[in-house]
Amino acid sequence: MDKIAQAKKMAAERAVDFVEDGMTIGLGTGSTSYFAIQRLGERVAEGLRIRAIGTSKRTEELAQAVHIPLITFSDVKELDLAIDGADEVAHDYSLTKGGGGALLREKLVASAARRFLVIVDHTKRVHHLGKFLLPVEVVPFAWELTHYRIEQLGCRATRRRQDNGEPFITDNHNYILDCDFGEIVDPPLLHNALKALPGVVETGLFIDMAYAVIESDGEHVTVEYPKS
Ligand SMILES: O=C(CO)[C@H](O)[C@H](O)COP(=O)(O)O
Repeated sequence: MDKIAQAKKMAAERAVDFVEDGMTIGLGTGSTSYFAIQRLGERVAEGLRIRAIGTSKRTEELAQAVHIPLITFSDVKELDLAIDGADEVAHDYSLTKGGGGALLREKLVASAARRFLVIVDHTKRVHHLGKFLLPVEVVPFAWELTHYRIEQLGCRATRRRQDNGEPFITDNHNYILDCDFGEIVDPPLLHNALKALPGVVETGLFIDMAYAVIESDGEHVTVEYPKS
């Protein structure tokens, strides 16, 4: 396992230490969350009783494969904990998410969690967000108009494609526009401007949501609590 994968695994496994018997858990999407799901599966095999909601179809499949019981928001309206990765973590703990295209479900799940644990390797830390293109989920109808209006806000936006060249379609049957705004110095301002556009479903900006940021460089793990 390379150093970055080791860092992701260490951060993910530290997050799973927060999980207690009887909890309801939001399960993130991506290569870091993968390690959390695997570790949770081990603990479930040892007798831990949890129920979980996945943030993507891929995550639901991974959870089912390791026998984590899945529920839906018809069963609960609040989760004890959500564990998820991020594409960037800024100095003010705002996040960019959606590299895996799951940002809408990820935001819904994180917003329902009493504590949202962000798990990252050290390469995800930045001063200001923006090196990673900002994913914005848009409805397919009139996406060209939404694309135009988003670019009018001052970015270059590209509709995400799959490896085979077809448009990437989210689990919610929408498109993703990857937006290059350069350095994002005021994430709430940008998020609000994007959300004001008809056709924008959600942005990959996660602001004031993290309860803890758990980071590893493959050797050490640190846990920071932004809200304390
Ligand atoms: O937001 C996400 C998926 O939509 C992921 O959490 C984010 O892309 C980080 O992924 P990884 O853990 O693979 O680096």
